[in-house]
Amino acid sequence: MTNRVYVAIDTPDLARAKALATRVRHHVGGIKLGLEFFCAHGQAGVREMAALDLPIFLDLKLHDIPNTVAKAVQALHPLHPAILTVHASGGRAMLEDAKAAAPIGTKVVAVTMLTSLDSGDLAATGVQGSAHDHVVRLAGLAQEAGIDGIVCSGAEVAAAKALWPHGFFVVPGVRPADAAVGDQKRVVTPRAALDAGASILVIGRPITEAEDPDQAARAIAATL
Ligand SMILES: O=c1ccn([C@@H]2O[C@H](COP(=O)(O)O)[C@@H](O)[C@H]2O)c(=O)[nH]1
Repeated sequence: MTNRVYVAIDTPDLARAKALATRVRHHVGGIKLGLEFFCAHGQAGVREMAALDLPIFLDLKLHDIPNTVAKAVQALHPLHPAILTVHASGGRAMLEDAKAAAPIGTKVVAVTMLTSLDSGDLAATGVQGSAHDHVVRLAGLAQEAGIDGIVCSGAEVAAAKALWPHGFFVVPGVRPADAAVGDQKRVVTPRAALDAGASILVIGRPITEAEDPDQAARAIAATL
């Protein structure tokens, strides 16, 4: 089976990004590039990372009116990312237009509720109820909009998959049992996330901030 770990390369330093990805490339299944990297290096930087010959997950979490998001997705066509994120709370029309604008072969997935949030944070934004219910509600919206899947924590993926058996489920907030949680609030172990139904795992700091990133990636792969 192919390796289902995408390593989150979160740095504005292109040389460090390339060095990290080169070190771990044989023990991960893809590279996830997010806002920190994209704001610093844009499409040229993504192309340099794509030269490492691993699938690229472009985690830009687009969130705007439908027309603006669709135009942004069109502007990303030359990169042909394997996976691209938008925010589910942008609404159904935005999700539909993002998918329609994406290149064939790019999976468009919607972030439901950031893994750095809990139900207390939800309440502070005026949303009552549990993280679980919020994620399941937004998973239904994403499914109806015809996109490919969602981003959620490992704690909700089983419920989302029950609702959407053929969805594509991206799970960040993944931590080996002994790893520092940092700013993540809804965390699960890599094994638990896969057992619950994750399609891919996103893992950053437990690999990139390890003394030996190569060994850390290998150790995680061994538990899967
Ligand atoms: O809900 C979400 C959506 C995206 N992310 C991204 O995943 C990685 C996680 O990095 P770690 O170092 O393993 O915490 C990071 O790039 C986030 O932007 C997320 O964590 N949660």
